[in-house]
Amino acid sequence: MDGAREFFHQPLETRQKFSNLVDGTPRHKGYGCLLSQDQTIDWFDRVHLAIDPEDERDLSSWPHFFRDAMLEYAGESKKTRDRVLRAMATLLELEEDHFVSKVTDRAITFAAVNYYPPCPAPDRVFGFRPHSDGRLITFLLADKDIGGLQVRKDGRWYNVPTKPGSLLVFVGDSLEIMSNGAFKAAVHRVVTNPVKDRISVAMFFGVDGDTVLEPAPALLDETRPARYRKMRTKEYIQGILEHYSLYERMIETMKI
Ligand SMILES: O=C(O)CCC(=O)C(=O)O
Ligand SMILES: [Fe+2]
Repeated sequence: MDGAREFFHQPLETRQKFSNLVDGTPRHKGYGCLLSQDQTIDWFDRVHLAIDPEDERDLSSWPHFFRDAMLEYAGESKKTRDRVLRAMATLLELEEDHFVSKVTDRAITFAAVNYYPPCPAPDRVFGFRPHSDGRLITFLLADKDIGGLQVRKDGRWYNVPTKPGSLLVFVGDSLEIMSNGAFKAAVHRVVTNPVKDRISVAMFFGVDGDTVLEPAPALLDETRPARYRKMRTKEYIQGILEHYSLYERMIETMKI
């Protein structure tokens, strides 16, 4: 967290040394937001880091302000990911390794280090607009003492309390589909703060791009039909980006 804050307090010139632009085109790696032309901007700044697959991890492009801490955190959090996925499979009476076995060595893990500067018009702009994360699960570390994260339940928004040292786990769209809706992806947003800046670190754990997202066959029978159609992860994630700029959710298009 401290390293992340130090990075975002650097002059733009320093931050841009880690830019996500290659020949002027933003990639899903590096410093800077992915903006399509018709997209309105959320009030935040971010760095994306590709963690897995390992051959796509390019440590030399990671800001040195938090490189070592992030690498250690990524390794530890993957162990926790597997424990959480096993517990979730057990809850559904699936084989314990049902979800973990989908996380192959080509599975995608990436981290986002988010920075929300103080915002002069907090009632007019989101830090991060309402969305659910697309992958299996997300671990979120949020800045201590600074609220702003909210989750939606039954159409109402609730503040997520910030507790030092706590790890927040979000279910993502991929796990909602694979669990046939038994687990629901958490819709969340960040509201801006007029005075304080805020940091968060999100670790997104997914399957690999070629894996077909579909409800686990063991959860289906005549009385419990599939509630989501199938789609390759790659296409699903592309669909999320397109729907996101329109303030829509891709998962709604998957429901049968
Ligand atoms: O900053 C936060 O608390 C949430 C960030 C988030 O939702 C995301 O990176 O997907
Ligand atoms: Fe999110």
